[in-house]
Amino acid sequence: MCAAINTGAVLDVKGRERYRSRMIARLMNGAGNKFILADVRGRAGVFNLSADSVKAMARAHPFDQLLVLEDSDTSDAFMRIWNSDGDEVGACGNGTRAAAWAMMQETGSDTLSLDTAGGVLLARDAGPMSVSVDMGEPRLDWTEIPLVRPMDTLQLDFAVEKDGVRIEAPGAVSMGNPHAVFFIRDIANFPVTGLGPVVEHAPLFPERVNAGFAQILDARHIRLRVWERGAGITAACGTGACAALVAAHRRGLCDRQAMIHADGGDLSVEWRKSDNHVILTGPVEDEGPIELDI
Ligand SMILES: N[C@H](CCC[C@H](N)C(=O)O)C(=O)O
Repeated sequence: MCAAINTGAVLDVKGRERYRSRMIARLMNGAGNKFILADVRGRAGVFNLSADSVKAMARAHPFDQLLVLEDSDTSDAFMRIWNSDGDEVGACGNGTRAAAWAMMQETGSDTLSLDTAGGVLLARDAGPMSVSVDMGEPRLDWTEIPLVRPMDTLQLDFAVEKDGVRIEAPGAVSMGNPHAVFFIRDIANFPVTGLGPVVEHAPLFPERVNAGFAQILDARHIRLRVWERGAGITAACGTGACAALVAAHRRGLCDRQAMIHADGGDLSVEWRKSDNHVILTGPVEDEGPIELDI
């Protein structure tokens, strides 16, 4: 899927060695959520990533998350995930769907497993340019979000205010990464860029948090915008969509399955009663190869 194209030194204008290698990676998106996908299976160590190198990559090729496929003894690959701010994180629903699609093109299989820091995820071809991923069980205890002190995650004892707009009592859910979901009456006129960062960096969340802002349209449709931890506003957020469905259903605001309408597209989420797993389904788009300096 991606290959090293050379390992010679790349010199900068002063003749200093800047990079040891270049490789071909792939630009992809899931409902507009933008990724760079790099496959280093069989070439461990070729990619020596640091927060600075990830940030430099994000400046050269804007993305929300960098996804790196590494060798795994138990799954088809181990996928590591970095936000564009350079922090490595545990889960990325849309990224998992995008990586699975690319791997399925290679193998011809219609199911596969991807191991991640947030757990082993099973992906399935869901039709042309569409992939489903089983995101596993939602984690709902305050220690699993995590929070700095005990609290009922159904609706947190938490409020923020900025420029005269006050929001409170979000639901908290972890899908392998932390989410706080606020229920808003009119999302079209809500200041996500104003309040998103205030929520992301609130002291209640020791690992920061992804801030979801959801408007319930009816029991099967939710409009959602997400200020992502370490990435800001994104066109869609897969784990955010899962968290919004779980938080809303826990409060009786929607069914166990709903369509989540993001800025960049629609994601179907089902919180399956039979095994408590959350299934995320939606579109993927292959934006083609890019050369990465690494
Ligand atoms: N866009 C990703 C979420 C990335 C979450 C990341 N921002 C974090 O810090 O957890 C998704 O589709 O699930």
